[in-house]
Amino acid sequence: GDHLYARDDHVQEYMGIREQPRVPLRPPHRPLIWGDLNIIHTTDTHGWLLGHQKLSWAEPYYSGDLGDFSSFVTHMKRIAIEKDVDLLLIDSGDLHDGTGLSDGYHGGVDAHESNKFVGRLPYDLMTIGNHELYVYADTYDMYTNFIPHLGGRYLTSNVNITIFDSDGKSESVPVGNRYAKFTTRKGRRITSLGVIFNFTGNVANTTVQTVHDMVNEQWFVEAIAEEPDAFVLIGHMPVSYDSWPTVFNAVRAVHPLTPILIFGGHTHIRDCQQYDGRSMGIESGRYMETIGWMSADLDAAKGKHDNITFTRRYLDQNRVTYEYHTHTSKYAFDTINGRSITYGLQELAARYDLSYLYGTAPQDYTLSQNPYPSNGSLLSLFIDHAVPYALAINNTRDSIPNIIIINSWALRSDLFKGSFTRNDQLTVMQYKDTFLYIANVASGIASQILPALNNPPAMKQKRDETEDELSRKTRDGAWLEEIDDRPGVDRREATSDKWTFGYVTKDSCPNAGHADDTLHTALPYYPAPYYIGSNPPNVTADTPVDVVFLNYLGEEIIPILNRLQKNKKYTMDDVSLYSPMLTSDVLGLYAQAKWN
Ligand SMILES: Nc1ccn([C@@H]2O[C@H](COP(=O)(O)O)[C@@H](O)[C@H]2O)c(=O)n1
Repeated sequence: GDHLYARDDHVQEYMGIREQPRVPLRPPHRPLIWGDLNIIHTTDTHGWLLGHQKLSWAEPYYSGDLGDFSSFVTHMKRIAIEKDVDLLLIDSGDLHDGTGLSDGYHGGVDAHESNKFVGRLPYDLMTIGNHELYVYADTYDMYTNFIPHLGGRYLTSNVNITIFDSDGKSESVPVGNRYAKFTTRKGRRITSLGVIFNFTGNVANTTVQTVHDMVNEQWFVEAIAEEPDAFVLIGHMPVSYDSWPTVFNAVRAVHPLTPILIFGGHTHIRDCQQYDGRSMGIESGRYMETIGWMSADLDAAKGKHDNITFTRRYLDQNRVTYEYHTHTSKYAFDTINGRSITYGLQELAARYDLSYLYGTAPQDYTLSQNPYPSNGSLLSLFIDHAVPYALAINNTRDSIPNIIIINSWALRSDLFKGSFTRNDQLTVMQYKDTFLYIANVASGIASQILPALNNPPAMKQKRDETEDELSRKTRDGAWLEEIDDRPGVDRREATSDKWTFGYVTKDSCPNAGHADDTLHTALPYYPAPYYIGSNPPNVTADTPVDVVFLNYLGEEIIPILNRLQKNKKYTMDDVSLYSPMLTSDVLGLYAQAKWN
């Protein structure tokens, strides 16, 4: 029902259509290679449905929006029909926690409204992410309002929700479907699963089964018993250094030659793994920056033992990319459904008052393009300036010296020079976490907590993180440093061609370094510690101070405090609310006071 239409300039002006992109962008450097089974993949979109609207590089390369993406998918489906091949659309979870569109609601449920727009895309398969599992109301909303529209193709092979009937009787049921078997337009029989990594931070009344236990379930054994033409396995699980081999090996043990295509997520990176010559797994970045592409020549490999020819590509999410690959002009690109999604999202942004201005940021503050600590570091701005300012407001404990500790991953995206709006506040820090404290800790002990938290053996005790996730945190830094093969210092200043900045990916599949669709110069990258803290107060070692920390860190602080001193056995009873302020409010308060 999605009709294409051409526009002329007059119509464009009349309809108030925005001119996108607002700055010239490099186009892709070569056409996509199609196979007989092709997949467009999104993951970890985190509510970035209006795309990236800032002009600091490399943001314009991600300036497409969900409406543009919808138009792209419609054109690609048409091209697939013309080529007489299959094209599937897949998402690997984490739809929200990331922008005002998904998290700027007034008293509603996170992502309830934004997901209605996602639901207008013709997804063939979707799965659940950890962000759909932090708050029961969010999971329940997915279960009741979103998943039913997917017609059995929203897969949660190892995730259950507990639901209650009107008598309060409870039942634990899969959030979506455990698996799906379907036939493509070209008659290919597909078996699919939807798997999340061994996540342990899920809210009460949801359960995540370990991947190892899942593959030993009777339903799993039965689901994979019959041989399809291909297994299309999706999951909110990284394709490297995680549990995909557990699933892969379980399938391979039964079907030594059946093609296996894997679509992962969670680590926010562009990545690829081949588990053997007849399989490939990709991960397609984050925040509507990257659209993943995989193609496979299945017919040529049918009934043979040869390796399958796969291709993969990481597309920058913008209209230049979309028009290039669909051979359309900016006048013929938009579809009615695409335009209507864009307008609907803009209307939602207006309804949520997302352009409400807190102040004007004097410069860019980045998470990893500047070292921490430094003047350009968002982590420094937040922990050294914004949090101490915001926590001091109307706080009776303000006169007592304190040490504030947060997890740096609570900050989610860079803060750019110029207007700092309600939407910017929520893109940088959308979690509604609270600040807790433990009183009367000797300063000499309190100042040892942060180094102890950042020390790897202590990190292993983290309550709701698996070893897998911990190792990825360390690895992510190493991985990004590895791809960042140019000298880090002042790279942004050193080149006048800032418009070339963007992702430079070296993944682990054949022709590593050739999977980015648009050629870029890598952005500078500096790793930061997982935990960061405010500057310790200038007091003697025995001065009592408040240890202030995010509720997300919860019980992690207690065992460390008990290891560092033996005078008192701390428990959660020693923890109190430090301020009614939420983390998502900090930067707005700071900007209002300092950037006007
Ligand atoms: N209430 C919360 C929830 C999560 N976090 C942080 O986010 C990280 C998970 O995000 P991914 O996109 O990597 O899935 C988690 O490790 C926490 O650092 C938080 O701060 N508050």
